[in-house]
Amino acid sequence: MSYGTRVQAISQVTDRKPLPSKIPQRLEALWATDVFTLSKMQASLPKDVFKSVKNTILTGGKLDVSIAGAVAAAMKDWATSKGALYYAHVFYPMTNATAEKHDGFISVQSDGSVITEFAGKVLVQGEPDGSSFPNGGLRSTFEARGYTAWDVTSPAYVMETDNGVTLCIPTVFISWTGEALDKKTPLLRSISSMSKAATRVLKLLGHTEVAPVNSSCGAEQEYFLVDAHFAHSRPDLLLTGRTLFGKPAAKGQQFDDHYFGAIPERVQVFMQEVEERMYRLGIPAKTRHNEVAPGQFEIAPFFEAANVASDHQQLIMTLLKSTAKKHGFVCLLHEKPFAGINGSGKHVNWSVGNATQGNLLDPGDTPHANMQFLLFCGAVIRGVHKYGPLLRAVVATASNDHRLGANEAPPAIISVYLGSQLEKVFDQISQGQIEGSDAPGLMDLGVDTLPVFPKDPGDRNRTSPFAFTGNRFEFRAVGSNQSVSGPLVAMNTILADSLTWVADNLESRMKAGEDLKTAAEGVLKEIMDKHRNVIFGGNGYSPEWHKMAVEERGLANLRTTADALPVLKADYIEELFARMGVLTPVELESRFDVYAEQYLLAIEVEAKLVVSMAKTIIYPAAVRYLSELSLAIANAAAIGIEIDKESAQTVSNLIKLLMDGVSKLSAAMAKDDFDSIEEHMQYSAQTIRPLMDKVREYADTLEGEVADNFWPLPTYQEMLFVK
Ligand SMILES: NC(=O)CC[C@H](N)C(=O)O
Repeated sequence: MSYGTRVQAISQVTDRKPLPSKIPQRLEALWATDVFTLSKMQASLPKDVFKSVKNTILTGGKLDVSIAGAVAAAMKDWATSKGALYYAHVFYPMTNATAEKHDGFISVQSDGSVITEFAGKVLVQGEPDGSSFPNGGLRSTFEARGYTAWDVTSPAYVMETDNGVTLCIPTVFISWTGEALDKKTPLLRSISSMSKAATRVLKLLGHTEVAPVNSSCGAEQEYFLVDAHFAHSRPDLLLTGRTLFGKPAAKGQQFDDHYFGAIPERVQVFMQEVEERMYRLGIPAKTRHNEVAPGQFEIAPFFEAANVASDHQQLIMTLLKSTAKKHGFVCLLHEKPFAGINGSGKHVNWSVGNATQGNLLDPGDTPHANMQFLLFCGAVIRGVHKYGPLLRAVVATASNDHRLGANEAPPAIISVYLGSQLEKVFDQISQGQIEGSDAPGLMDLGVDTLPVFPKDPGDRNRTSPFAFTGNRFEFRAVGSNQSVSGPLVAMNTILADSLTWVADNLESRMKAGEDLKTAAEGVLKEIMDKHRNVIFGGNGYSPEWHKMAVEERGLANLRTTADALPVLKADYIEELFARMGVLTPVELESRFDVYAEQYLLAIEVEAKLVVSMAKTIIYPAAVRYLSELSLAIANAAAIGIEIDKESAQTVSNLIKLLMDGVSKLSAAMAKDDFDSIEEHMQYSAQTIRPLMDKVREYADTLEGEVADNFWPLPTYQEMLFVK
């Protein structure tokens, strides 16, 4: 790291040309070519086997293991025809990452020859090591066995890279003792728990035919692209994914000129490659655009069933990172790579529905008359109010803490935004009299040639963590680097709990003689009486709201991960997950342990790096500059000219403050006698983080004082604007 490498990086970046853009094939020709789809199964499997697999996939029936052999053989034939020599059980440990263990199809015969083989039992079950992944004490090194098991509901696919082709089979990951060690198992459990409760409510509402209910997820992935020449000259980007130092450039995002602007050529070629790979993998890429911050972009697929969407989301993150590399970028998925400008979220659009009743969160044109919608929406409101702290806990990471509460990311207080039309309907429910709802309305633009167009019944609110957006909720607090599973598990589980309560309540009211309409209105009124405090349509950033939310409405404001994660240990949360059959107390506790540990490690790595970058990169640059200044002052004095010493004095003072800050931080980091992991987390949040911020403050001020040709690190201006 030196000024020389910085200048070299700038010229290398300026000389870059976009990779040649390929004319993509027609979508229909690309779509799902790398997926072992139902139609490929139908073409290659005996009729009865296909029927059985299809039944499991579409209606959630139990997998008949006896058919696994036939499916495995067909899968292998298809994968080897595409060039695969290996297969991998792909699973999702508690790290937010994707894990895969590759095994060859090779089978050595007694005469020394080889054939390819893929037996049913290895499709259904694999056995990686259960102790080498974070498991929160569920497994030790001396009790390592873990299993992966085929999740038939998420299709197998081949992953083709420049390095070869691998058949990938989505699986759950459990320990030898049967506990979930991954993110998929609880997601599948939460879907079936929610489906049971939703079915009860739908049956009480008079539906005789009710297909299994699933949740859907459409996740908007935000990300930054930084040229690899810059990123690789920044140890902080390399190791932590964010800039630990860096003075904001004179220009940031204040002109709002990047959002939805023309996509830079190099970026568009990159995006097209990502999308082509997504289409081949059957991932419905739908939206792409420049995001608000310079260098920031978004990709959003069309919604899909939650489990498949969650697996696809993991693939999207992998594709973004690997494709960026080919195009000379580093893709940053960190929630706040650059201070002072927008961070990156992954807003999760979530709804529930089934094949017989459709989207259960669609209000239609007359929401006040749509009792089914009102009950499902009311159940969500009740759940978010009762379990708001859980929703905060499932988005709690060291990196997301930097993002929440500013720049269009919601604050840590969990509230629900309904939009004006629905808010009025729920107000009427509170008052015990449902009268009607505002018509969506038309908008006349006052231009003769433009048609009058229909207006949505509610506005959008960027400061709300949980916003109704017409036919679904958008959980905006989720961070860009996270797996969407945790948030989906929480939403499905709290809805399962609420719908169970709705069903119980409806049943007992109807037993007591109320007709369905009166009973449903009674249930809704009860929901509003107890839970209306969570509904908020105003400015989520305003200090008045923060005060009112906590003091008058009793909502929690869990500012940091250290405050939020312990919610996972609360009795009422443990009881919720156990009662809904989603996580046992032991599994839940292991999650707390894993996430707490990750929080501590993230801050520890950052703190160590702050110390080493300050000492070995920033201090030497500042001292060198000071020495040049001093020399100039001395030389000038020798010929009788006086140069103002103020600049040298400032730099010298800052150097001292910087190094004092580093000493304080180093001393604080030495502490290791904590009574509990909770205490340790609080210490990291309350003591270590502010000390890191102090060091940064002095370093960033120095960056504004030291001559540019002494500064060794690529600057914000360069990373965000040199293209
Ligand atoms: N335009 C937007 O919705 C910006 C969202 C913002 N980047 C976030 O952190 O969530």
